[in-house]
Amino acid sequence: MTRFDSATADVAALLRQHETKGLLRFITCGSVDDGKSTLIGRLLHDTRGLFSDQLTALEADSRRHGTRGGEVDYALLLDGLAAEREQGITIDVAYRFFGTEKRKFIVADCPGHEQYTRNMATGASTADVAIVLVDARKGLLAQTRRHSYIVSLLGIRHVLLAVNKMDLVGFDRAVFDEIADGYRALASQLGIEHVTAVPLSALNGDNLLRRSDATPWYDGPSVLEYLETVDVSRDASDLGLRLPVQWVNRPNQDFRGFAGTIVAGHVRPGDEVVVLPSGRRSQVVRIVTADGDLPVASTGQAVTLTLADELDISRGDVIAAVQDPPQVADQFAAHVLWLGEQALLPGRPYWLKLGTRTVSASVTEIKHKVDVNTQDELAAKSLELNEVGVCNLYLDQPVAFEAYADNRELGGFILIDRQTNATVAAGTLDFALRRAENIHWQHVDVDKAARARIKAQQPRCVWFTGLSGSGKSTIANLVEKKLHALGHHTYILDGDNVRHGLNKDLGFTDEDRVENIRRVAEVARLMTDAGLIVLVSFISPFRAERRMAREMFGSDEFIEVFVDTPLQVAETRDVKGLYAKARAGRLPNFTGISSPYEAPEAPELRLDTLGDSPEALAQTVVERLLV
Ligand SMILES: Nc1ncnc2c1ncn2[C@@H]1O[C@H](COP(=O)(O)OS(=O)(=O)O)[C@@H](OP(=O)(O)O)[C@H]1O
Ligand SMILES: Nc1ncnc2c1ncn2[C@@H]1O[C@H](COP(=O)(O)OP(=O)(O)O)[C@@H](O)[C@H]1O
Repeated sequence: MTRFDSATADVAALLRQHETKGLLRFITCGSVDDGKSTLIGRLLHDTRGLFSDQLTALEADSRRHGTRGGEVDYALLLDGLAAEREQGITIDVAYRFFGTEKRKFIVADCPGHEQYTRNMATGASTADVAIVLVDARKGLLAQTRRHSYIVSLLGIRHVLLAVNKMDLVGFDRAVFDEIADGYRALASQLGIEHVTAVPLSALNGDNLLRRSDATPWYDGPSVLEYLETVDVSRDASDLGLRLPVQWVNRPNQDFRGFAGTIVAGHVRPGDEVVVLPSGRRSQVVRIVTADGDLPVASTGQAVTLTLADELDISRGDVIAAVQDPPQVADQFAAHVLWLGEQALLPGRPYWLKLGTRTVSASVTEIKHKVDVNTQDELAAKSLELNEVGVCNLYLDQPVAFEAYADNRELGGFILIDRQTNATVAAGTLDFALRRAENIHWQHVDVDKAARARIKAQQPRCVWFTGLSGSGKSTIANLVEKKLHALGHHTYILDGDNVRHGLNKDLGFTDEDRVENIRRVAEVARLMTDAGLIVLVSFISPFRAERRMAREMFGSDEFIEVFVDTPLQVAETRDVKGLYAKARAGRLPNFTGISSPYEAPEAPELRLDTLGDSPEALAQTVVERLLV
C-alpha cells in the first residue's frame, strides 16, 4: 500500500467519524512561496487532523532537512506529497482532509506554478470557498489576478483573502488595508460576492486558529473561525429535481432502476418526471438505497429511482421535475479555460463531458479571448495553454443543461482530447444559442440510394493523404481516369484547386488547415449524397480531422489512402519548388519541415510510392473500390 492509499483509507475513516457535521470544500491558491503549504500544513496539524504516519514521516523529513530547532516544517509535508503525485502526472491536486468540532473540511491544494492552472481548475470546480494567499510584502500579483479570475469563472462565491507574512511587515495595518482594498476592487470587477480579508502569519500562527494579539486593530475572524462559520449554502431549494443518470441498474427482469446523485431539488414517490433529452414522461415509483427505500431524497443524495413506465433511459440522461425541467440544446455560448499543451483549434472535435453525459463537440468560433489580468477582450483564432476564451460550442447531439451560474453540475463541462484522452479544457455553459432552433432538416424524396442506383454505383469518399509531392494528385488523377473509363461518376477535390475558390480565405496555420479539412469533408459528403465517387486529395496532416471526416460517412463508404512517400523522397522530387523555398525560410508552416504531418495509423490502403509505379498503385485503389 502506498502512502497515498493509506491516507485514503484514513480519510474514509475520518469522513465517517465526521459524517454528521457540515462539510466545507475549499481550495488554496496563490503564487509560489506565498505560504500556501505552510498554511495548510498548520491547519492540518493544529487541528489534529494529521494522520499519525504522515506526522512521523514529516518529523523525519524535517530532521533530514535540518529545520530549525527540530520544528516541523509544514510546507515539506504538502510539497512532498505533491511531488509524489506529480510522478503519476494528470491531476496533481492534493486533496487533504481535516475536521473540528464544528465542521469537516476537504482542501484541494493547488500548486502555484503558472503551468498548474489545470490543477487549480480541477480543485476549484467543486470548492465552495477559495483561500487566496498574498504575500504582504509583495501585494497583488498577476498570478493573484489569474487565480481569482478562475475562482470567479468556476463559480466560487466566497474568497478568504489571506494576507500572509504580516510578521515581516511588522503587522502594519496600512499594508494590510491597502492590499485588502485593492483585492476588494478586483473581486467586485470579477463578480466575486463575498470577500473576507485576514492579516495572517501562517508560520507563527497569528490569526490562524485564534485571533492574534499582534493585530489588535483587526476585529474579523481567524482563518479557522471563518472556515467554521462561513455560510456557503446556495438557494437551490426552489430548483426542481435534476438527477443525471450514472448507470442503469438492471439486476434481473423484474427490476430496472436509474442510479445517480441528485444535483438539485428533491424527489418523492409519485412525482411526475421528464427524461431529457428525449422528453418522455413517467412517474417515480420507488427511491431505492442500500439502506432501504426512502420517502423523499434531496440534493447530494445518491439514489436509484424506479419509474412507472418502461422508458429507454441510458447513462447521461437527466431525470427532472416535469414542472421545471432544465433546457435542452446543442449549441452554446461558453467560457473555455484551455488546459491543453496543444492549442485549441476551432472545428476540431473533442469529447465534451457534462454531468454524466459524454458527446462529441467542437468550438465553432472563438468570439474573443479574455486577458485574465485585465479582463480585456482580445481577438483570437486559437487558445493556448491557460488562456480563457468566450466561444460558441457545437455538440453533435442535444443535451440537458443549465447555465453554470444556476447549476454547476449541469453547466460545467470539460473537454477531452480524443486521441490522448487528456483533459484539455474546463468550461462553463453560459446560454444556449438559438440559431439552429428554427432550422429543420428538409425531407427530399429522391434520396442518396436513388441517386446511386441511377448511376449504378456505390457512392464513396476516397481520401488521399500524404506529404506535398507524395503523389496524391498523380494517383488520384489516374484512379479517376480508370473509373471514368469504367463508366463511373466521379469528382476530384484537390487541395490546390479548392484553395482557389471555396477555401481561398484559408492559409496554412494549424487552425486554417482544420477549417480547410472540415469544409472539404462537408463538400465530399454532399457529393457522395449526390451519388458520386469522390476522390479527395488533400495533405490533411492531422489525425483528428481525418477521423472527423471519416465519421461523416458510413463505415464502408470512407476509404483512407495513405500515399506513403518519405520526406526525403518528396523533397527530392520537389515538383513545385516549395521544399526549396521552405528550407530557405521563405515559406512558413510547410508540412514536413515547419508544420507536422501525422501519418495514418490504420488506413484502408497504404501506397508505397517507392515500390510501385503510379499506374500500379492506381490499379490497387480501383480494385479496392470495386470489390
Ligand atoms: N505551407 C504549406 N504547406 C503545405 N502545402 C502548401 C504550403 N503552402 C502552399 N502549399 C501548397 O498547398 C497544397 C496543400 O494544400 P492542402 O489544402 O492539401 O493542405 S492541408 O490539407 O490543408 O494541409 C500543397 O499541394 P500538394 O503539393 O499537392 O500537396 C502545396 O502545393
Ligand atoms: N510511385 C509514384 N506515385 C506517385 N507519384 C510518383 C511516383 N513516383 C514518382 N512520382 C512523382 O511524384 C510527383 C508527385 O506529385 P503530386 O502528385 O503533385 O503530389 P501531391 O499531390 O501529393 O503533392 C509527380 O511528379 C510524380 O510523377
